[in-house]
Amino acid sequence: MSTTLAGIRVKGHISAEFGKILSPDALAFLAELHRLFEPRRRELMAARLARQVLLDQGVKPDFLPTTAHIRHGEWKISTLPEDLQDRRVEITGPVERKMMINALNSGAKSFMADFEDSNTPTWENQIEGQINVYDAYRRTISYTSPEGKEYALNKEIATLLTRPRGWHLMEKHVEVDGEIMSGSLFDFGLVVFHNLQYRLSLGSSCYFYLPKMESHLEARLWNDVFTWAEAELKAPHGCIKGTVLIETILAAFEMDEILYELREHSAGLNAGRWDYIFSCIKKFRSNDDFCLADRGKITMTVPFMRAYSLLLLKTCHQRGAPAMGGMSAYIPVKTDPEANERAMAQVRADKERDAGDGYDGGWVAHPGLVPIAKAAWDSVLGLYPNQIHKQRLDVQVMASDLLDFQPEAPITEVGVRGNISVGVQYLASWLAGMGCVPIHNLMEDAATAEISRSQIWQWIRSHKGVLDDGRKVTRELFEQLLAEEVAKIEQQGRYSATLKEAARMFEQITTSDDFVEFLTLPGYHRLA
Ligand SMILES: CC(=O)SCCNC(=O)CCNC(=O)[C@H](O)C(C)(C)COP(=O)(O)OP(=O)(O)OC[C@H]1O[C@@H](n2cnc3c(N)ncnc32)[C@H](O)[C@@H]1OP(=O)(O)O
Ligand SMILES: O=CC(=O)O
Ligand SMILES: [Mg+2]
Repeated sequence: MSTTLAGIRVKGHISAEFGKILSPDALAFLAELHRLFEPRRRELMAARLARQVLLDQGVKPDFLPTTAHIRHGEWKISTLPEDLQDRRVEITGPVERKMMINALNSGAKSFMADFEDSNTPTWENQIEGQINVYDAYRRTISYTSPEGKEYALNKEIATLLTRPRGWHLMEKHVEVDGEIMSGSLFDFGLVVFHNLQYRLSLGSSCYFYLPKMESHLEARLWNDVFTWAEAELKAPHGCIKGTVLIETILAAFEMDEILYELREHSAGLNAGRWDYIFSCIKKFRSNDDFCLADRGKITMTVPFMRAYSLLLLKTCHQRGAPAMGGMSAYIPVKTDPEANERAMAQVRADKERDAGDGYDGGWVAHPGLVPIAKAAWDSVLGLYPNQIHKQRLDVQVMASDLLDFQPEAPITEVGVRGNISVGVQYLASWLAGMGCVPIHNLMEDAATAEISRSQIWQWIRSHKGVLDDGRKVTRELFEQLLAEEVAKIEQQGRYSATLKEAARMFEQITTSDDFVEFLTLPGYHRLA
C-alpha cells in the first residue's frame, strides 16, 4: 500500500507496522521540513559543484578570510548534556535490529545507529531502522534469531545517537509537492518526530551524527533544521545535539566555523578518516600533482592525516567540544588467531594514539573491540569523563599541512587488485541490502569502498599513476585485472545474485570520463 496526503506522496509500501512510523502527523511534519529547507539544500548542492570547478582550475582551499573573526574569537559551545559527557568508547553499526541490541549491550558508552555509510538505503532498511530506533529509545527492542537465540537489552546500555543520510542523498519513495524528498530530512525528521518528546521526558534527548558536510553553510542548514524542529515539537531550544563528522577536505578548513554555526546544538566533531581520504582524492582528482599511494599506505600518521587529526582535536578543545576519534578498519578475525592478534594490535595502537593525543573517545566497528578502546581511554582519563580540558596549544597546522599529500608511492598491482576486489564485493553486498561487510578481514562500508574505486579512477588518469614495476595504470590493465578479480569472487561463490551487476557498475564508474560524485548515487537508482 502507498499513500498520498496533502501534497506528500509515499511510493514505498506501507505495512501496518510501517504505518506507525509513517503516520499522517509524521508525514505532515516531513512535508513541512521539505518545504522549508529543501530550496536551501539544493543551493548548497549547487555550491558544491561550483566549488569543484574552482578546484579543477587549481584554486587551492584555504581558511576563509571572511570568517577570521570566528576563528580568532573567544567562544565555546553550549554545555553538553550529562549522557554525552563520557563517550570514551563509541560503537557504530547499521540500524539492523539484532546489531542494534548487540551494540547497545556492548559495554560502549555510546552507540551510533547508522542510516548512512554502513547501511544500504532500501525502503525496508530505512523504515525498519526507524522502528528499531523507536523501540531502542523505549527499551522495548527485542529479537529472536532464525536459530532461536533471544536478544533483549541489558540494564545498562549505551547512549543512542543516530546518523541520518548526508545532504546529497534523496529518499526516492517520498515526494512532497511533486519533488523527491531529501534523505537527510527524512531520516532526521522521523527520528525527532517520534522520539524527541519521549526522550525529553526521561531527561535525555535525540542526538545525531551529521555526515559529509563540505562547508559551515551546510552546518548552518542543519542548525536551522534543529531549531525549527525544536520549536515545532515544543522542545527547548538547544536540546537536540549534533556531532559533525569532519570527513571532507573542505570541511577541515572550516572546523571552527562549523562548531560556531551549531554552537547551541553541538556535541563536537569526529575525525571520519575514510570519507576524508575519499574526499581528498575526489576534490583533487584533476590536479596534475595529486596522487596517493596504495590505500593500505594511507594511515592516520601520514602527514596530511596527522595534520587533520591534530587540528580537529585542538579546535574542539578550544571550543569546549568533544573530539571523537574515527574508526580503525581492523576487526576480529575468527578463523586465524595470529591474524586476529595482529588486527587487535592495530586497533590498540590506533586507540592509544588517539587517547594519548587527547581525543575524548573513539569509534569501534565491533563489540569485540570495546575492551581494547576502553582500556586505551581508561588509562588516560583517570576520574575525568573526557579530556576536553586538555588544550593542544602546541599544535600549529597550516593550510599547506592539510594539503601535504604524502605518500605518493608505492602503487602496486596488489593494491590495484585489492581496490577492485573490495569495490566489487562491497557493491555486490550493498546491492543485496547489506551496507557493511568484512572483506579480506577488514570492515568495508560506503566510505572505504569510495576510496577503492576513486583511487583507480585517478591512477588511470594521472601521469603519476604508475606501478612500482614501471607499468602505467591504464584502462586496459584495469579491465584485465577486473575480469580476473571477478572470476576469483565468482569461484568463491560469494554474492552470486548481485555480482554481475556490481562488476558492471564498478567498471562503468571507473571508466567513465565524468567522476561519479558518490557511488551510492548510481547505486540508489539500481536498488529496487
Ligand atoms: C567509515 C565509517 O562510516 S565507520 C562507521 C560505519 N561502519 C560500521 O559501523 C561498522 C559496523 N560493523 C559491522 O557492520 C560488522 O562488525 C562487520 C560487518 C564489519 C563484521 O560483521 P560480522 O562478520 O557479522 O562480525 P561477527 O561475525 O564477528 O559478529 C559477531 C557478533 O557481533 C555482532 N556485531 C558485529 N559488529 C557489530 C556492531 N558494529 N554492532 C553490533 N553488533 C555487532 C554480530 O551481529 C554478531 O552477533 P551475534 O553473535 O549475536 O550473531
Ligand atoms: O564516517 C566515517 C568515515 O570515516 O567516513
Ligand atoms: Mg563517512
